[in-house]
Amino acid sequence: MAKDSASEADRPELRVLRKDEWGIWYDTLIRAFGGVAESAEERELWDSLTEVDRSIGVWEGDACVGTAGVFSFRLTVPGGASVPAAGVTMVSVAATHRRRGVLRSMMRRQLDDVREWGWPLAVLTASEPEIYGRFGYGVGTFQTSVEIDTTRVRLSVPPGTDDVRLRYAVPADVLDVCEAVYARKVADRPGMLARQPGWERLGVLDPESDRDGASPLQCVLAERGGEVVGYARFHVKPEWDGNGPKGAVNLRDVQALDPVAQAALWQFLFGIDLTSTVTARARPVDEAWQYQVSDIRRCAVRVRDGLHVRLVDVGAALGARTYQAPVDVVFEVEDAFCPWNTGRWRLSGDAKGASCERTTDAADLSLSVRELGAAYLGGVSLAALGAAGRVREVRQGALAEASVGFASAVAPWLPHGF
Ligand SMILES: CC(=O)SCCNC(=O)CCNC(=O)[C@H](O)C(C)(C)COP(=O)(O)OP(=O)(O)OC[C@H]1O[C@@H](n2cnc3c(N)ncnc32)[C@H](O)[C@@H]1OP(=O)(O)O
Repeated sequence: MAKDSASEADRPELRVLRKDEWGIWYDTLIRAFGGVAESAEERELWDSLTEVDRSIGVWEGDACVGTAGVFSFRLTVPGGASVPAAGVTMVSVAATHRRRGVLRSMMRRQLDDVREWGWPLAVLTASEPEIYGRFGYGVGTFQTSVEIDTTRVRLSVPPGTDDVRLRYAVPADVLDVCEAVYARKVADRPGMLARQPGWERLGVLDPESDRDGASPLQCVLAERGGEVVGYARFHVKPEWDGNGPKGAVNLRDVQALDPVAQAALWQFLFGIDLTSTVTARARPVDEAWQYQVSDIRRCAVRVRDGLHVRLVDVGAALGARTYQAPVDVVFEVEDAFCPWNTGRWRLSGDAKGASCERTTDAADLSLSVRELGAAYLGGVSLAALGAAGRVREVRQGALAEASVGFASAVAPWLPHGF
């Protein structure tokens, strides 16, 4: 990381962040992302959410030249367990110090720390997907963005949808009931994050500077039998041309406890008067509305990477999830950045539980920790990685066996950025 010509005193120093340094540290991060100031509300939120004891900075004298943070998350894995995971965040290096190994030094420190804390996983969302594979992260979830032409696309909803009552509410006033709905959904889908107090505010953060002409955040609750069974948060962006109205509904979040409530909320979003488009970003790839529409092509679905997953402790991570069909395979794992994972591991498990221990038995499959990260949440098939030359089958049949076992019936999905 240090420049060859630098004296000892000039060498950048990597250390744990202090609370009183947060402002300089955060300004370094913002500048690395272009330097456009955030709203006071957003800055205050990230200040309160930053876990300084788990964050690191690289300093040259008083100047901060590198930043990286960790949130202490719990991540749902296949089978529904909630597993400690380091949410790697706020990574930046000053442009004056780029490509000298500052990021590499921070990744080294972080993954050593995460191992010491005893957490089996690290996860992140990447500004650019190319950055993190070299540190053992694989793309474990995908997500869709959509732009639905609601003048042409009709939604067929299941029976009972009309029994769901919808009502507007002020988003901040119903934060607790919405959060309760979210909390009941967390175990249902791999990739979901159990939210700690404070994180619910992210869902209603609504700086005017981010609205781009759209309304303040709106919220509609779905109720049945007096109980809140779902909610949608969205903005409406009015627009008119010579032919009349062509506004857009920009969906921020929708959660519901059952498919009927979910359909009722989507039906509502499709039908708001004076609008002709519904846009949404970062939705699950298997979300039900896609199978209820009359014309999927006019929904302009695009897929991109979501959560990048790194197994910090291969044995603990693979043993923490379940497998939808029985698996008994020996993995030969290569992990150049975290060599404590390198070697052979026997995974034995089924839908009830699993164990993954070191072994001297012959390998069935050979792969790098990055592929294990990609396949871990059940959204990327080991067989597909095999077809791409990223997994080598040593024992015939082992790839199919492991692929079926690893798959998740529900696509993994990260509910929000961090
Ligand atoms: C989880 C998050 O927070 S994602 C946010 C990441 N931050 C940003 O995108 C902000 C703008 N960019 C930056 O701050 C910096 O350019 C960083 C953090 C991406 C990279 O920092 P640097 O200190 O320049 O990286 P470093 O010199 O340690 O490079 C390590 C390796 O990654 C590679 N690398 C670094 N950045 C990139 C990139 N953007 N794309 C592709 N490869 C990259 C380097 O070439 C090097 O490769 P090598 O191992 O083959 O030698």
